[in-house]
Amino acid sequence: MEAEPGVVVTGVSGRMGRMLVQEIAASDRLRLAGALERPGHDWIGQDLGLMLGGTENGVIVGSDLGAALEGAAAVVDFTAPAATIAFARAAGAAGAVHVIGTTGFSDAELDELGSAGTGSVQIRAGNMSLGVNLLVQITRQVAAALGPDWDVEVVEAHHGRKVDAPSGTALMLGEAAAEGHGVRLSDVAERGRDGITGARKPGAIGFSAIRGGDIVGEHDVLFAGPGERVVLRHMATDRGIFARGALRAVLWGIGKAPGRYDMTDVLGL
Ligand SMILES: NC(=O)C1=CN([C@@H]2O[C@H](COP(=O)(O)OP(=O)(O)OC[C@H]3O[C@@H](n4cnc5c(N)ncnc54)[C@H](OP(=O)(O)O)[C@@H]3O)[C@@H](O)[C@H]2O)C=CC1
Ligand SMILES: O=C(O)C1=N[C@H](C(=O)O)C[C@H](O)C1
Repeated sequence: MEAEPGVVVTGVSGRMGRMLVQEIAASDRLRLAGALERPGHDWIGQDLGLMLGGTENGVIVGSDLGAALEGAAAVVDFTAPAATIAFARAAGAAGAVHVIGTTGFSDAELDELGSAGTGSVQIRAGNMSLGVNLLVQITRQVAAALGPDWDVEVVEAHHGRKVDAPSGTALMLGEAAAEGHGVRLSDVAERGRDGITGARKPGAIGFSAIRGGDIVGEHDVLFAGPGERVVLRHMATDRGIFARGALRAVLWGIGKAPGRYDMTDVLGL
């Protein structure tokens, strides 16, 4: 009988890294084939099971993705933009599936990420949950139906350790609203308002970010029209939704032609 496809998890000591290890352990379709941390990290060379506070599991934490992919079909990567670009090169060289949850890329970094990953099946989304990816489709439809006379504001809330704003999800929702309006988000986005901002520009798509405590991730898309408002909302209460979405992407990606994909492809939305 053939073994289940192997998956390497990057940033394994992080919030999502730990969650991915749990979800892979619970899966009967995938196995953990490697665990990575940044060079110099305390966990390098140690048994992952012990580092996570449990018993030995025989997976030794490393920092070399190329080596780890010799025994794996896929890498799931929730780290930071510079690290993800470096991992994309290794995934491309190995022809592996690279599932990317990392957010906070600049436009230039996104271009670099795409070319670095040539040869891999690169699946990237600022949010891997079914609910958010469905909300993206609904947001596009509602924006198109209401038109730009209804002001669009995306409001997001996350835990205090999050380092990027607006969140990747907020940007996905903003892009969807812009598509519904038939405009480019970069032409209409209003971010980081402070001081005497002047009146809201017609057709603008605004972003606000709340940071605090242990909020997993909450997103509202507010459509404010004359005399009424429509609010679309997603609330994440468990990071497992992101990890399970990422593993679904791994299973979908195995055997696909190299190229760039997102969760719309994976979920068939
Ligand atoms: N798409 C989605 O569905 C979701 C996306 N995210 C995104 O995933 C990313 C990670 O989130 P989260 O787990 O909460 O963050 P954490 O800070 O908890 O974890 C990030 C991990 O990546 C590691 N890391 C950073 N740089 C490198 C590197 N160069 N090489 C190897 N490892 C590295 C960090 O190590 P160190 O501590 O040493 O820096 C840490 O272990 C963020 O961009 C977040 O927005 C999060 C949830 C869902
Ligand atoms: O950093 C997080 O935690 C999250 N990041 C993603 C984002 O930037 O949207 C997804 C989720 O909201 C949690």
